[in-house]
Amino acid sequence: MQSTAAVRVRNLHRSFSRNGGVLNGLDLDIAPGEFVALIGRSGTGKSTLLRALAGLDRGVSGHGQISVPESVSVVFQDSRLLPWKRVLDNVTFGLRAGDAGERGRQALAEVGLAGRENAWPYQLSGGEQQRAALARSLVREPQLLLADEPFGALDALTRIRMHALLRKLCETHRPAVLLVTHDVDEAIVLADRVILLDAGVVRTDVRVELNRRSRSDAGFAELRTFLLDELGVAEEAR
Ligand SMILES: Nc1ncnc2c1ncn2[C@@H]1O[C@H](COP(=O)(O)OP(=O)(O)OP(=O)(O)O)[C@@H](O)[C@H]1O
Repeated sequence: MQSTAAVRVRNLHRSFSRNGGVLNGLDLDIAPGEFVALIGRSGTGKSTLLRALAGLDRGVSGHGQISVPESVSVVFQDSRLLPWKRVLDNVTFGLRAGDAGERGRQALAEVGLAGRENAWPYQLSGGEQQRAALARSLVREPQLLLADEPFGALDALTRIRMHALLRKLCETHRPAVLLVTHDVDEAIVLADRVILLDAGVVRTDVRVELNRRSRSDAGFAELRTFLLDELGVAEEAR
């Protein structure tokens, strides 16, 4: 039977040593256009899973089935812009289409960087660099966007702006998304589903069904408390 999921993972195992696995038989489906946030305590294998989906873990031992779309983009905590290329050239790097420049300009405009095409990466703020990284991903129209704490290094205000931007971009381009985050609020604000990794498997999988994604909303607070409990965060630490 043909799978209709954008991502389908079955019985995924990964380990870095003989002393136990990081991923221990993980199953996961992500539907086309679905936004999934991945949370979990430090060292539970979130980045390992993301790298496996990105095909960036060759040489790591393990087995299991992974099916992802043809077109996958990855965004990391640091922008990974090439310092010797101007912003537009970073965004279009590797694109062969004749209209790459035009598409790159359009993507930069979408992320609020119109006019900065000829800047060098060092001339951009941290938030602007992440915007450029998003433009570089989205110009490729990926069917799957993998994001590993893309806003982790940004200040709180910039992060809130980036949340709004990412939501808008996802509504326009509709990629399936897997976002690794430590921030439970970020997960609830952005995702259709939040999954929690523990001991190398998905322990919790909840759908975010809120009318308002506002921290002041009672449903938001309830889901936040539930997820923090699942993460084992003590009451006094909240
Ligand atoms: N290249 C590697 N070589 C050896 N061990 C590794 C390697 N990469 C990750 N690990 C180990 O695998 C485990 C899972 O790491 P991973 O980075 O996937 O966790 P994570 O959930 O993303 O953690 P964090 O939230 O702290 O970023 C950790 O115990 C880590 O030490």
